[in-house]
Amino acid sequence: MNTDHIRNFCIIAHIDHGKSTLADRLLQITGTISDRDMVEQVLDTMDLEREKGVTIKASAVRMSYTAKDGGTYELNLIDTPGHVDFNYEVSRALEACEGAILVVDATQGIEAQTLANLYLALESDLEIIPVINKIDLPSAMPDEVAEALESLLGIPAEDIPRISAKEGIHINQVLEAIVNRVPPPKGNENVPLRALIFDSHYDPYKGVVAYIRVVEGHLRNTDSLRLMANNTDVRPVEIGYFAPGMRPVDELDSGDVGYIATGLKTVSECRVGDTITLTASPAAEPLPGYLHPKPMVFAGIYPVEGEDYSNLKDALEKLQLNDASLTFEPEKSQALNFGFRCGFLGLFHMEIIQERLEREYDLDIVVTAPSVEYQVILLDGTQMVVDSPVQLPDESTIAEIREPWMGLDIFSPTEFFGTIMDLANKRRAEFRAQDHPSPNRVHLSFEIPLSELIVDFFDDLKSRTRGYASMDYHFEGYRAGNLVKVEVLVGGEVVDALAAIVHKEDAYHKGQRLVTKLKEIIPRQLFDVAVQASADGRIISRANVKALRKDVLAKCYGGDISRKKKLLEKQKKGKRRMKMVGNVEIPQEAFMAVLRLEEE
Ligand SMILES: Nc1nc2c(ncn2[C@@H]2O[C@H](COP(=O)(O)OP(=O)(O)OP(=O)(O)O)[C@@H](O)[C@H]2O)c(=O)[nH]1
Repeated sequence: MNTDHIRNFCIIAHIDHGKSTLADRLLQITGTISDRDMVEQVLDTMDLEREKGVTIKASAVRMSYTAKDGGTYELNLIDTPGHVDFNYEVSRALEACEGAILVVDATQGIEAQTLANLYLALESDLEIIPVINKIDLPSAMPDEVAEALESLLGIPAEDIPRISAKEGIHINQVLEAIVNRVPPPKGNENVPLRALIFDSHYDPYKGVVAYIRVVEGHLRNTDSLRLMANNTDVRPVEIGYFAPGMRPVDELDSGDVGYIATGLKTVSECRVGDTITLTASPAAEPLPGYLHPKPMVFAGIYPVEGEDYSNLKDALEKLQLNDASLTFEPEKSQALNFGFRCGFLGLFHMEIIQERLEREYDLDIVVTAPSVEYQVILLDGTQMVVDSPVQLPDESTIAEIREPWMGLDIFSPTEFFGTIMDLANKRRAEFRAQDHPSPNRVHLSFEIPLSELIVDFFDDLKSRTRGYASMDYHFEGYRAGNLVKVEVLVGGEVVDALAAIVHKEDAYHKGQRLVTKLKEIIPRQLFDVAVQASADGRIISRANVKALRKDVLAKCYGGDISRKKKLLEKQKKGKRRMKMVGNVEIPQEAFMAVLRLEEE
């Protein structure tokens, strides 16, 4: 089949530079969706995405466009997730394309993810079409941005379209550039099928719908298909393409972008990056680049009300249907009872899951402080992997603890150089290099332990730079570190949910903070209660919750009778959720308060 009229492309951009708005405009101008049906940001289907204004899931839409040369072209727009945690999914979506539109906001210029996404696109050998967006804004600096793009890409500044996706200005220049500069797909029709899965979603009626690019060969809706990663055979319920709704077809050919409704029950059986071939005449080798993305950040998620445990489990299972990278297993904490240890691709992924549990599933949850995965080498040579401080074995048996380190890129106006360096120093980051992508802008590279990144690093960066800095990070490797476990003891008993693995230099400070907070929160008992923090087998901080005196009680309960009743009732309710730590009664809320304070 002739593929000369097909163009497969994606849009890449830094967050908020206008990727979704441009996608909408392309769909509208090509008549793929009527003006009447035009809802803002069609490609972002999840409510949460719409609200947060970020794209989490990639999708693919086919458009028909009649170009100036008179030809009618089939344009397949593949949307890519907009955040660093989903870089692997981005890379697979890019593999399905021959070209990428690189959108840059005319008021912001090149940002961290502009470059990160550009490098990914170049790795996939894509034709890059830079576009300067938001020229309607008074603060737009299109000339400056065009120059920066010219020196970055070697494309003459005057050839770079200057558009407003919002106002619909110069969108035709983008469509013409796609037709003229993105090469049509190449691929051999007469070899065994190899189709790349670049995204998927769960459909209650059709099972998992895999978004695919037919790289070579072809498939019919009657073919039995094989998923090569784990050798599963499926008979598709349906095959087709999105326009933007599902349009079933009988056949998909080499170069086509479309979907296969597999009937499978979970997306983990049908993973992004896997290759689909024919059961009857399978390809010898899968397509290169398949990876099983691993969670990098871990945290306990507990229901506030014990009876919500099974609801939480159901909700996590439902979320997992659509999210193969979310992991969870039951966990019991002495302070928080029954919950789940969950694994996420990154902090942002964790935030999304937390928000969806709270909003879509209406659950009250408490999330423990996030942790990374440590490699622990024992004195006897055994290696173990630890993703929760509780699992860390006795200090005296440990030879070495290794932690994940990341490469970190920060883009910012130069005036914030000092405060960024200061933040980096505080977080154990090691400076690597700096350059100036344009006048008044600085690009700083660091290496930094992931554990330092996951506690409010981005928030701190944003507030220090008044929101002007952007950042991007990627995993580099494990390194041995001078790490210790800090534990908190109440009345001599260890409180598991409050343990943390920290750098030795930070242990004292961290221990003291925990002790101070707990002291404020633990109600007075009939006896003195010692609150202590320990590291390396030594007590590093200590405070006393003084015993209650009788007259204090009397004062507290004197006065208004209805208020007294209320208090007693509240106490009764609270009592049900009291935890005994040693012989000390602590309301569960106290732990939650400490954990929440930790997040602040
Ligand atoms: N003035 C102006 N605003 C625009 C233009 N294009 C997009 N915007 C606005 O910029 C904001 C971000 O646009 P989006 O299209 O959601 O950005 P995005 O790149 O898709 O963002 P993510 O989905 O988070 O990656 C929205 O408020 C848009 O309305 C434009 O050409 N002019």
